[in-house]
Amino acid sequence: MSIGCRELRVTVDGRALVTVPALDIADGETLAVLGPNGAGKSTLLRALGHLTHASGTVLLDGQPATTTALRHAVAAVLQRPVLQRASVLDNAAAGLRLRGMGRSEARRRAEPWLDALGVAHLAERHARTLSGGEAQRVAIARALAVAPRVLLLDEPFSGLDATTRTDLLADLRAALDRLSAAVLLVTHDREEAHALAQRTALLVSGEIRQIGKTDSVLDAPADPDCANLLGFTTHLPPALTGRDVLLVARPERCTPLGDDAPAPPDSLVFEGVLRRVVPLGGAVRLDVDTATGPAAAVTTADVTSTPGSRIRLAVGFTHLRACGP
Ligand SMILES: Nc1ncnc2c1ncn2[C@@H]1O[C@H](COP(=O)(O)OP(=O)(O)OP(=O)(O)O)[C@@H](O)[C@H]1O
Repeated sequence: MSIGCRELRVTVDGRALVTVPALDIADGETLAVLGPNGAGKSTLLRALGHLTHASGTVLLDGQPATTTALRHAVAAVLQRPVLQRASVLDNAAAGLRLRGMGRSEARRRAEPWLDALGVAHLAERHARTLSGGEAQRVAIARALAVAPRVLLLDEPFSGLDATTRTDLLADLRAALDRLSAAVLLVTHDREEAHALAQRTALLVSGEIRQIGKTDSVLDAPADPDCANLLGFTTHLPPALTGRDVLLVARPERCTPLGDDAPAPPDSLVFEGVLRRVVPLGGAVRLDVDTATGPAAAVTTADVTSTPGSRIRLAVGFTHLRACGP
């Protein structure tokens, strides 16, 4: 089943939190909505699920959806999962029970999803004794067990350690492949979008600024806000480069040049004043003030420059992206 919306708008006290003229997620497709804190990601997700008041229309398979139809079609995993005072298996079965299924059948159907999410061994544990990561897995199993036609995931991996997150991403990708659902994944993490979503939308200040295939969107920001969101935080405007368009680059692609070092071939060289050196563990980030604004470079090389001194940075042409106004 597909889900979409037209002229969706959430306002609070006359202030628009989210304005989306049109959005569609196809059956079997995962769309990531990537945005900074406060961009309106959760608000958009809740509006699509009729979990918050919005003007406009939510569509299921292209037709205006009633709240009842959405309740049947949609399962949601919200940022902080709430589990009942019951066993893990009963929690995983809770969505099916809500839809009227008997306890033993619901438990039988839910069990494979605990297995798929790697928590089958915890089935008889009391849910309130789980770690945060385990609880997230159970909440996802609970949502998947109802075989939802639409799945709304609101930062389901927040608060998990890196290894747990990587494992859960892989388990979830495999689990989603077993369902045919339209999936909306809200995240502020590019890796999650990359691992799970065929398409990605960038949400800034409540508006979708860019949408397309995940790989293309993540590598080609459409405007300076999108560039920052995607990690292209070094902005090189025409006044600095002499080019006719803003160029952006990831700090990891910018390298400091020694005093007398020649410019590397096929690269753009720019200079500024070193503001500070930020240790990153195994590397350092050099924050530099150019004539047109801040820039940064990340390097594992020894840095002899001190704050206040002039420094030259180079970035290969292949790592520069042209970016709209
Ligand atoms: N009920 C409300 N009343 C007033 N403002 C609200 C309400 N709900 C959300 N907001 C504001 O709307 C904006 C968007 O909130 P939302 O939770 O959708 O952002 P988000 O992109 O999910 O952020 P985060 O990544 O921090 O979770 C924020 O500025 C938030 O403070």
